[in-house]
Amino acid sequence: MEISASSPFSRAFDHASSHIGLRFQNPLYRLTEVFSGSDFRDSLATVKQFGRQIVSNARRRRSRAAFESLITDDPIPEDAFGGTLIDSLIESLADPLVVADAALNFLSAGRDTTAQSLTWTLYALLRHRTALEDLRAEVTTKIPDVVENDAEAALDVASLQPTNLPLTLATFYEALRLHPPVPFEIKQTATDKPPVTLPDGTYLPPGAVVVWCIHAFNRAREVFGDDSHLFRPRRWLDDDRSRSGHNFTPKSPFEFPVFNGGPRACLGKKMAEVMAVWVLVRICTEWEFDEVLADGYAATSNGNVQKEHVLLPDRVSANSLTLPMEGGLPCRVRVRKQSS
Ligand code: HEM
Repeated sequence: MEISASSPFSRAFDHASSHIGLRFQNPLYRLTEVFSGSDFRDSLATVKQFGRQIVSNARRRRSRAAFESLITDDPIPEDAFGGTLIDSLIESLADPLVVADAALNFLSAGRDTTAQSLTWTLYALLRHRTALEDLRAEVTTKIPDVVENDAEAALDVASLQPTNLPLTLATFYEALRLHPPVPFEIKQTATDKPPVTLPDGTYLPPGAVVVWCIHAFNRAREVFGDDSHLFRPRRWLDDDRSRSGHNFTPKSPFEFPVFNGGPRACLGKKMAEVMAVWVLVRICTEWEFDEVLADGYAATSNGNVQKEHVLLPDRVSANSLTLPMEGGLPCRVRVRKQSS
């Protein structure tokens, strides 16, 4: 099923996420929502209905394939019953409502997180032109084909692997560090299991709620040094001086928990990395972007945005469960000349 930004599902999903985000600022939300929560309840109903629609479409497709095979006596085509995530969910979960919830879980886990992280990456590149040129230089060296400016050209998938483009991956990680799509995490200890003691000796009784702020973790000077507030993709490479031959050096998920760690770590981490690298390679080599700036501000050649020496404030996130950029990232886009 296609989902556009203006579809009823997208609008309901965005509204519900924003509303749940606001609950963290309203300890009386259970009470206030009795009177003011009807829009939220409508949004939830739309989202759940979309989940049921995904499942019923998939089940209809599978039944049609089985029926056609029965009346034509042809074997069921190999791809009719499998290959997609929704097929696997249908095969492994009996209850269609649970399948719908699982499908929505995947959709919500992977949709906004990836899109928002790409918005922040592009924003960082627009404000740090040197990092953008570095990224383009890596792509030009590693995948000369992409520079032919032929959007239809089939690219060698192996050359697009994040391991082949360490600086591009590092650029994505640096944006994830400064703008983690899941900015804080909440976990609760089980009430039917023994109490938990954290490695530092903190005792957590059954039912205790722990909240930690990934946004703050990622700016810790103890981990990332005194320049932890700066956008510097090369901090993720093992050789800061060399422009070639460097490797991407990941951090332990417990030091950099952007994708969470342990048994409930993100299942889509690799997929997000691959998608991000592919998108960055394509858009940064084919297009030139300029941020649409407030009146009177202008971008300098190094990407700084200023008005009579006053820097434009950083863009901020909107209220939500994840980290959307408030107002999106309005840009002017033009095809990039290959000589540039
Ligand atoms: C930059 C992109 C992404 C980030 C930063 C991210 C981050 C996270 C985080 C922090 C969690 C743990 C949430 C929690 O336990 O409270 C998580 C869980 C999860 N993510 Fe991602 N995610 C990303 C992309 C994706 C994609 C593309 C998919 C798949 C399509 C995906 C699927 C999942 C699933 C299924 C879980 C639940 C795992 C479980 O509970 O066992 N994620 N993700």
